[in-house]
Amino acid sequence: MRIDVITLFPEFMAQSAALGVVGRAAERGLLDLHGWNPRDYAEGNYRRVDDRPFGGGPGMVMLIEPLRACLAAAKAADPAPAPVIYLSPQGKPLTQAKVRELAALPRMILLCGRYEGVDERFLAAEVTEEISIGDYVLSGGELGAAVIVDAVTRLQEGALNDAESAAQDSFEGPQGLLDCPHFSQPAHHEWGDVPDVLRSGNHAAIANWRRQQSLLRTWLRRPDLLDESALSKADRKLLDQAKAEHGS
Ligand SMILES: NC(=O)c1ccc(NCc2ccccc2)nc1
Repeated sequence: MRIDVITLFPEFMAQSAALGVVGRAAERGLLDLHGWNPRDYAEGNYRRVDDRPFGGGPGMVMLIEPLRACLAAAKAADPAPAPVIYLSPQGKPLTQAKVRELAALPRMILLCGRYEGVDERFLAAEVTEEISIGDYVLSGGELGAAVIVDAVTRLQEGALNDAESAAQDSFEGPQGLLDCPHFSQPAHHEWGDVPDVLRSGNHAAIANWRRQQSLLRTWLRRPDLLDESALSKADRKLLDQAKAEHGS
């Protein structure tokens, strides 16, 4: 997958994509990441990329023309069509379902705003969709872009080996349940023992226990993610049993 990021801080994006799973995926050619700096496309002595907002008020607004030229250069660099995604607090909240949708694309262009944002006329003319990574304000869209780069890259075929499989992630699968608890060595510790079922070697019982824990944890922590009416009979039975044992 090719990802072009329009940002005043391309070095930030390069660093955030150099490590771990994303760095390895880039080395394997699963991710082709390019940074584009609007300042390189700004005219005049001062190469302005921002200016004061009409109507007054604090802060600055990113100007249309440097972004327009920068985006044109990014688009011209590869024939593959790509949505232009703007990271902003006004965007649609990012979900794993959206991540899966984006991960299936051949290419996308991420636009990172700074200051108070971007001239609305550029957004109206060039932006396909706005995405928010959460209900809070950051100094720039770059962290949101890094989140999207990470989330979609780890879903690329071959990015994760079996030990890191994304299949059991939280929010995976049609119900989007939270992940179950995980344990490793030692089996016995002053902070508690590993549940016996996980050491039983009974893979059906282990899968059952993990499913039940995911259902219970989702019900307790994120009931908004759980549509109990859409649960299978087996899942409903597991959840009812877990609720009873949970003494609630
Ligand atoms: N919650 C988010 O995803 C997010 C994205 C960007 C951002 N800051 C840059 C910016 C500020 C105002 C308008 C447009 C972009 N803060 C938070």
